[in-house]
Amino acid sequence: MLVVPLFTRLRRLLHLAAAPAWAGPTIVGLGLAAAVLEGAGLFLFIPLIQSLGALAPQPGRWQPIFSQLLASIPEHYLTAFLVGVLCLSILLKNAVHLINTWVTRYIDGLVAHRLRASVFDQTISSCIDYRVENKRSDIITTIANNTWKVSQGLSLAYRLMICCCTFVVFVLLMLLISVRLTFFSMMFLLFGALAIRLATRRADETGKAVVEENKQFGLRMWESINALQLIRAFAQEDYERSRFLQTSDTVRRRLLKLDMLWATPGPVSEISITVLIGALVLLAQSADIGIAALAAFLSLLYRLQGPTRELMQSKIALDGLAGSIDDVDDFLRRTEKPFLAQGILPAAPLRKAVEFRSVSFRYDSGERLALQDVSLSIPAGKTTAIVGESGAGKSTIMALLFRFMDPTSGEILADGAPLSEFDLRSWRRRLSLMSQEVHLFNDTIAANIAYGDLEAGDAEIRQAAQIAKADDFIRLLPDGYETRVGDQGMRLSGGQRQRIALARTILRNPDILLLDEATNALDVETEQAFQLALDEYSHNRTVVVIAHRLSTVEAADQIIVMAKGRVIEAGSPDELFERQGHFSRLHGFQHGGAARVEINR
Ligand SMILES: Nc1ncnc2c1ncn2[C@@H]1O[C@H](COP(=O)(O)OP(=O)(O)OP(=O)(O)O)[C@@H](O)[C@H]1O
Repeated sequence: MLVVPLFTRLRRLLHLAAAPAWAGPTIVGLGLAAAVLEGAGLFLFIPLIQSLGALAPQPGRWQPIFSQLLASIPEHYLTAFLVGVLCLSILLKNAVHLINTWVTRYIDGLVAHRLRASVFDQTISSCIDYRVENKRSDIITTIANNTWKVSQGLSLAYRLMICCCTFVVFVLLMLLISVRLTFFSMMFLLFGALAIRLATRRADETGKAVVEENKQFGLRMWESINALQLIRAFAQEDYERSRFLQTSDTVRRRLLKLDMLWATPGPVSEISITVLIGALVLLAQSADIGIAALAAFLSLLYRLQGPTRELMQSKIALDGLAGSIDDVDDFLRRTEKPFLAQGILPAAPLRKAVEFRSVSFRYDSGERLALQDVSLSIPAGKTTAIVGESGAGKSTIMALLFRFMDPTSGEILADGAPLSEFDLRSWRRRLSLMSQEVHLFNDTIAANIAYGDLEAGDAEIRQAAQIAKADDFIRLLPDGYETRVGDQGMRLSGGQRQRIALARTILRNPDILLLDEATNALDVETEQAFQLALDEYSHNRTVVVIAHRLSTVEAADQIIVMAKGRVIEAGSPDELFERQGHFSRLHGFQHGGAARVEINR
C-alpha cells in the first residue's frame, strides 16, 4: 500500500529528470560503499573491545573468528592496529561521502538546467497564448522554482535508494551478530515507521497545495509589479498590499506545515531507537552473544537511526515535492498541447500572392468562430487594407498570416504552397509586424534595433535608424545608441519607441509587412514623422494593414471589409466607393463625424 505509489512516483520522477545513465548507479554505488565502510568500522568494535580485555563470561561466536583472523598480529600491537584500521575506514567513508556529495550536486544542477531549458523551449515553441490563459506567472514559477524541486526530488530519490542499501547492509551485519535481536528490532522499527506514516500522510496534499499557492503568489507579484502605476494612480496601495500579504501569508503557513511534517520522523525515530536499545539491553542478558558483540550490535542499531530517519524523511519530502514534480511533468507533456506542423520548404520571397481559401478559425477559449469561411488574396508588392468594426477578425487574420496558429478549417497558401509546408522560422523571417504595442527589451537602443538581425554591424544599425527617422533623437541621448531603454522601453516616449521598432523592422528587411495602424496615441507631429518613414519604407513591398486612417485606405491597392468574422466586401478603393455598399456607408458615416478620420474606431 505504501510501496506501490512510491514506486510509481519514483519511476515518473526518474523519467522526467532524465539524468545521465551513469548517475544513479554511481551515486547509489558510492552511497553503498560509504555504508559498508561505516558498518565495517562499527563491526571492528568487537575485536577492539576484546583486545582491551573485555572478554565476556560467554565469549559469543565472533570472538574465536576474530581471534583467528588477527592471530598474526602481535598482541601488544593489536589495539593500535585495530584503532588504525578503524580510523582508515572512517577516513575512507568520508572521502567516498565527499565524492558522492559532489556527484549528487553536479547531477542536481544538470537536471535543473536541462529542465529549465525544456520548459523554456516548450514555452516558445508551442502555440499556446499564455497571455490569454493567464499563465505567464505560472511559467516563471515553473522555471524558477519547480524545476529545482524536481532535481531536489531526484537527489531525494537517490538518498532513498542509498538509505535502503545502508539499511540492508546494517541489518545484514546485525543478523550476523544475532538473528533474534535483529528480528525483534525490525518488528519494533516497522511499527514506528507505520506510526510516522500515519502522522504524516497529508504530506502529499500539502505539497500540492504549496505549488498552487506559490503560483497564486507568483501571479500576485507579477500583476502588482506590472500594474504599479495603475495602483498608485488609483490610490489602491492598501487594497493591493492586503491582497499581496494574504497570498504571501498563505504560502508561509503551508510551508510551515510541510516543514513540520518533514521534521516529524527525526524525534520519533530517535526516541523509538533509544527505547529499543533499552529493551535490547534487557533482552540481551538472555541472549548468547557476548558483551563485545552486543556493543557492536547496539552501535549498528544506533547508527541505523540516521538511515531510518532519512528513509522516512525522504519519503515525506518526496510526497511534499509531488506537486512540483507533477507541475513540471504536466508542463512538458507534449500530447494534447497545440504545436504547429513543421514543414521543410525554405520560404522564398513572395512572388505572386498569399491566398486564404475558405479559412475558418476558432480560438481555444472562444465560443464562436472568430473567422468564418474567409477567402481573400493578398497580392505581392501591393498594399491590402483591412477595415471593419471592432471584433470583426482583423487581428486574427494577421495572427494566422504569422502562423501563430493554424486555421481550424480551410488553408492559407503562399505562391500556391500551403504555409504548413514551409519551415516555420523561415516563413516568419519573411514577415514583420508593426503595431502601436511596441515591445522593447530592457537593453541598449543598439541591441533593440539589432534584434531584427543579430548579425548586423554598427553601420547597418545606424542606417536603419536613419531610415526610421530615429537617428536624430538617439544621438541626442546621453549614451546615444548605448542608452538603456528601461523595462518595456519606458525611458522613451511612445513615438520614439515606435521609431526604434521601425528601425528594427527595417533591419530585418521583411518582404511582407504587417501593420496595425493604431497610431492615435501619438501627437500629430510625431505621427507624421513616423508615418513618413513608414510610407517610404512600405513602398513596393507587400503590405497588409489594419487601416484606421482614411489616407491609408485611399492609398491602398485593395480594401477588404470585414464584419463578424466574414469578408463582406473587397475591391479597390474606387470600386468600393462606387459600389455604395458597406464600405462607403462606413466611410460616409465616419467621415461626416470627425475631423481626424478613422475608419474602425
Ligand atoms: N485569444 C482569444 N481567445 C478567444 N477569443 C478571441 C481571442 N482573440 C480574439 N478573440 C475573439 O475573436 C474575435 C475577433 O477578434 P480580433 O481581435 O481578430 O478582432 P479585431 O477585428 O482585430 O478587433 P479590434 O479592431 O477591436 O482589435 C472577437 O470576437 C474576439 O473576442
